[in-house]
Amino acid sequence: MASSVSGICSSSPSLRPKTPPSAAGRREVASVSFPSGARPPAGDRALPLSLSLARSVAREISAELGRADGAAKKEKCGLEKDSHSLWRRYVDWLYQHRELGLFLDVSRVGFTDEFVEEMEPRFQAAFKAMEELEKGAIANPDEGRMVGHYWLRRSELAPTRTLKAQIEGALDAVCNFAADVVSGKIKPPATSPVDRFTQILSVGIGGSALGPQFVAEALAPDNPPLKIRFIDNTDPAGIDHQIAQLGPELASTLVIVISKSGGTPETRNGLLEVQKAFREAGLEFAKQGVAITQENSLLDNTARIEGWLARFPMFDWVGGRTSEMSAVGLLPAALQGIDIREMLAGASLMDEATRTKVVKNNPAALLALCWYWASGGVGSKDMVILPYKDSLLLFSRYLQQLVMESIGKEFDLDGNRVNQGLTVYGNKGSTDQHAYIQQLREGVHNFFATFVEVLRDRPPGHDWELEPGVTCGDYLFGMLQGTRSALYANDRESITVTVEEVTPRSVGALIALYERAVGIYASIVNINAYHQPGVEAGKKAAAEVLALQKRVLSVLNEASCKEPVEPLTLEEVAERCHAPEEIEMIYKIIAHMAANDRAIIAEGSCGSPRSIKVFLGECNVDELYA
Ligand SMILES: O=P(O)(O)OC[C@H]1O[C@H](O)[C@H](O)[C@@H](O)[C@@H]1O
Repeated sequence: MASSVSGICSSSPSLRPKTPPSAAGRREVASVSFPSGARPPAGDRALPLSLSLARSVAREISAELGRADGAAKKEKCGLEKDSHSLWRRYVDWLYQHRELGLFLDVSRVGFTDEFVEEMEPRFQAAFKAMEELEKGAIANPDEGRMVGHYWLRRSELAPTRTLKAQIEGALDAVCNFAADVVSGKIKPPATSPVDRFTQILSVGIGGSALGPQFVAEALAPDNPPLKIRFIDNTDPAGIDHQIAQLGPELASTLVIVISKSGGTPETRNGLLEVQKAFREAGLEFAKQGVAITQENSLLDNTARIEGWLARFPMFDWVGGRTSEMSAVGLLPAALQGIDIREMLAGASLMDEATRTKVVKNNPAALLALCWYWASGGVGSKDMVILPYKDSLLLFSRYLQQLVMESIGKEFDLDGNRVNQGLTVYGNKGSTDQHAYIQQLREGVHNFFATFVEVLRDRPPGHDWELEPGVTCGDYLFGMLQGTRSALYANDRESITVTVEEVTPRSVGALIALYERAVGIYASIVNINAYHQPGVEAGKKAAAEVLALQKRVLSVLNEASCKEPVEPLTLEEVAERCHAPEEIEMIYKIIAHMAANDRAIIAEGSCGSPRSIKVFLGECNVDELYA
């Protein structure tokens, strides 16, 4: 009999009896082999070799399974499960900001005391770096910039009187302009059928859209003085849809064009498309246009030269993803009747709380501690954001940019390639329980959850019991708590942020909490949270595609102006563009043009790229000699 067994619990075939006991119950000899020299235990020697062998293997398997089970239990026991211990942990680590009515529960994240101790020096260094940042240090070394979004809610922190004056001036200008528009003092031109602005069309992308979108969804009243909608992409159909929905109200729409750089292609395209719609409607865009951008940017100069209704400054020391407390977020919010000074107050109170240098008393540091513990400081687990409140639906989209554009970096501050990151996704509960919580509960364990709990279900006096003693809000509360428990029972860690209700103050505080947490976490993992080099690469590549398209059009135009027209193959187009290596991109360009009736596939089909012969529907003679 072969004398080797590969491993007592392996699934190797040598362990599986090739001839199971026969129906008559006669025990066949299991084809099991032992390591050379191994013998069945003496006590079994009297038994037929087959039975003793089987018993010995069974004992080994059982011992191994016991070991495995123990390990599994340890894994499960890796997180505290005893309810009394958990209660102690909950109480011991619960953070409360009394004035804000905000709580932070990190008890369902399993960091150890040793870990906290081990991280202390890094936190103290992070606190020091943050202190310098607020004093005006060049905290964005890659772009040589200060990082001043905290000064926006407490101008006296600004490092110079000039900056302080600029911040206060911009805020006053926003408040005054918004008040004049809402009151009707600033009116749309006579072309408007109504004598006040009724709509806001915000044109911007990234940090020039996500903050305003999150705040509008969270705080806009049911009947705002002006209702906001967004063009935040260069999708023609999306732009058409927004303009179509405005209809005749385009005449009483305030168009706010937001772009810190003033040159983002998507935003510029949105502006040009909207201006075209104004022309076609016989409206004068300048009388309804507002620009929010850096001074002397392309957008600022355009707005100034064309005499737009108003212009508001963006500062180079405020990043797009941290600009919600600047004119970018404050002007749209104020025009919707949202109390922006309360937003600033909430953010300022949270800023004060997150300056504390004791990790346990600093909610932003606690978040960073949890993120580091859960993701190993390398983004090994995703951050699932689960607000159990419809109005906070866009919080995760807002955090996606704030967290991932800050943390997702190739190099650290010492030039080491680290490919850092922290992935954020989520929508809202309990809705998401009917979408992907199944995977969170039982599937791949590659995340930690952040629940956002709002205690106030409805304004006072509006509650209603849909069954004796139970309201809709009780269900929402139960779903949150139930999901948190169910995830934890299966060793899925979670953080819970609790606010009393969704107000300008609590939203301001949440924004400030996460801005600071990202800054502290970035320090701890030694990266620059305030630049975004990777975005430029995408912009550059897009520009190259458009440049190639221009060459393709020129080549096709020349061929299409011949008598008779000369349809070209992809190879011929690529050759005449002097870009044979770009043949695939040329094929995609032509397919896109053909789908939009701008090129004609004379022969073949897009499914067989090599069969295509293409020309332009019209010959542009002028272009020929351009
Ligand atoms: O405000 P803009 O200059 O138009 O920039 C809009 C967005 O562009 C890029 O995507 C940047 O990475 C973002 O941080 C920025 O918010």
